[in-house]
Amino acid sequence: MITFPNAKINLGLNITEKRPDGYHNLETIFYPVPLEDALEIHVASHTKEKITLQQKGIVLDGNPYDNLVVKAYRLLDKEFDLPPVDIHLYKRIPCGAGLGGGSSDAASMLKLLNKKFSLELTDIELEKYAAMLGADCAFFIKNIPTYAEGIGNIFSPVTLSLKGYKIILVKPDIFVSTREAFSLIKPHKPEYSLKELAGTSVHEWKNKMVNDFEDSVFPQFPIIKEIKDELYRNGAIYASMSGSGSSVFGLFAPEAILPDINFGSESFVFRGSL
Ligand SMILES: C[C@@](CO)(OP(=O)(O)O)[C@H](O)COP(=O)(O)OP(=O)(O)OC[C@H]1O[C@@H](n2ccc(N)nc2=O)[C@H](O)[C@@H]1O
Ligand SMILES: Nc1ncnc2c1ncn2[C@@H]1O[C@H](COP(=O)(O)OP(=O)(O)O)[C@@H](O)[C@H]1O
Repeated sequence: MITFPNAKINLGLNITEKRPDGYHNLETIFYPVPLEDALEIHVASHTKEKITLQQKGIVLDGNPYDNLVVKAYRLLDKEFDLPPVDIHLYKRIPCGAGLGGGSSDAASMLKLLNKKFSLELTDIELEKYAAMLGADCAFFIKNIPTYAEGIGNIFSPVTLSLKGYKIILVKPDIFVSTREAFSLIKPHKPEYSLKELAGTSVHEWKNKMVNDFEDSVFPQFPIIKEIKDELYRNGAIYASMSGSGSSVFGLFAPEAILPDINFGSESFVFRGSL
């Protein structure tokens, strides 16, 4: 059984408050993007191991068995004593990019196991398991445009559709530490309500729908701001960094022919339609 976990972007990201536990309250809109990994599972018949993992594509640092797809399997295995599986994961979504690739893989693994082994878990139950694996992981269970608040884990739906809009997504060869990016931020109430902006045309968003991480990340890595400026210079209706970076996206009109911009050989570039 195979599935294709997709990335997300953040439309607006307001960091409103530092909490006594050191985390931050925020509000954002998660929006699915058709940049995909591939994740396949088979029942393993000739092995004593419960899991084997073969990972290709983008190379991930660290121990392969710390992969979030393995953590997702272990979480359900504890409850349901699952049959052993061979996992094949092909990574195309850049890591540490603010694109939620790891969380998406984990949520897809929960959904695959639910289907393959007829566990009969509802979306609400799957979301509870997903939330144990990462703050934005639960979003990928329903995988629809979602307004998130709290530490990024309290969801409500938004009636916002960018269907047909074109997107250029650029990930420069820069690693941004989410923890450090948070530590450099002074939380504040947003100037414009994100929920209200989400109900307006994309043409209204420039300079109003903001990602607060840009204030702390752009001075440290001016090249990320240059990418955003370049997207606007080339006709983007709206452009922003996603999450805590370092990827930046530009939204273009459905009828636009996407410009051929050279972001350098070190950058990952995705061009597509929403
Ligand atoms: C800010 C977002 C928005 O999408 O960034 P991206 O991951 O997409 O870039 C996410 O909420 C990121 O959530 P997540 O990626 O799960 O962050 P974690 O690894 O749990 O947290 C890394 C560190 O960031 C800080 N942190 C995280 C979330 C939060 N609401 N407040 C925080 O202060 C904490 O110091 C934490 O130790
Ligand atoms: N399946 C996975 N895909 C990507 N990263 C993973 C995965 N499993 C664990 N990780 C770890 O999670 C970290 C964050 O990855 P990712 O979710 O892609 O970040 P972000 O949400 O910032 O885009 C990576 O540095 C990596 O070590």
